[in-house]
Amino acid sequence: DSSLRERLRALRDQLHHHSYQYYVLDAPEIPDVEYDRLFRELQEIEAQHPEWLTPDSPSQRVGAEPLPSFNQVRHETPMLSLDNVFSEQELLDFDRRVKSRLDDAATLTYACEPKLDGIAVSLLYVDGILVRGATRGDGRVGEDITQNVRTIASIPLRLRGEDWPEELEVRGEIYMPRAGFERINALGRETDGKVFVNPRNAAAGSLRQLDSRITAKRPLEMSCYGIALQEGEALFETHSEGLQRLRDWGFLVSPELRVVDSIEGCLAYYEGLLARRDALAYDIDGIVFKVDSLALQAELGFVSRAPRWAIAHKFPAQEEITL
Ligand SMILES: Cc1ccc2cc(C(N)=O)cc(O)c2n1
Repeated sequence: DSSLRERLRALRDQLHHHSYQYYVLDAPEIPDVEYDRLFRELQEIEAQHPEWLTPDSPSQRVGAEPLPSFNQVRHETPMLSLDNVFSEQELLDFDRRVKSRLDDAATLTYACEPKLDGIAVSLLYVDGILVRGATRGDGRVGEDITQNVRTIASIPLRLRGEDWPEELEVRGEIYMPRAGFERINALGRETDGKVFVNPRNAAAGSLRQLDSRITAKRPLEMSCYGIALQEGEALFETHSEGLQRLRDWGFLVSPELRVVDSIEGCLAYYEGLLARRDALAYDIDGIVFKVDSLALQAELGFVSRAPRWAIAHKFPAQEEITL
């Protein structure tokens, strides 16, 4: 049996690697049929030896028995909301307020990223293994959707690389790419007539499923935007370094992430992404600008639940396409 158990471990490692290559890097190394063969072999061994099942096994991606209800989860670190601005002048005011509050704004840089139109979630990893997924809820208490997040292929069941902390809480947005949204609505029209109004609602509806086998069939992805640092833990000095570490550990992070050294740079980024908005594979409803330095973020702090060091610059509402 030890050689069979060894084979199971090898299969798990291989499937994790190929899943990362395919779903996070979009660079598969083997054909799908080869992946499916390895996956079936893993399922056969786990069926013979259920006692060898582990929470990070790739077989967890297909979903589990439906839950009677969702448990509640209290976020160690509250999940923040963002203040909004709607014009260039308001963005310049944000920059002026930031500078007026900093002792020394000489090194001030901003991290820029698209604001994905999905559902904010928090993932908890202990010793590199995904142990919990939760919705934002009211920022302090959310719903436990661990079974559902396990089915999302771009969410690692175990961390890659090394030097991650033994307890890591990752925040991000779960969204449904437009192509996937069109596909499940076409399917819905042909079957139960259930169609979603937009990708955000489709993502929310798919995460609210008590039956994770349904979630497993929905084309969801997660783009990570932050690490909830425990007090005093300083693994890196800037927000953008933190996001690079998340990429090293196997997470999908927006490829549109940029760091600019002035508010004019932020405006150029905003105009650039607004011009490309319809060409993106997913819906965005603005841009998030953050003071990149964690030290300056700490100096700025928060007002109520929204940080003084971050702002969402929203796009004009997209005119609804009347079909
Ligand atoms: C602090 C914070 C809160 C919500 C966020 C939401 C998004 C988003 N919807 O993409 C991106 C971010 O960087 C966020 N950052």
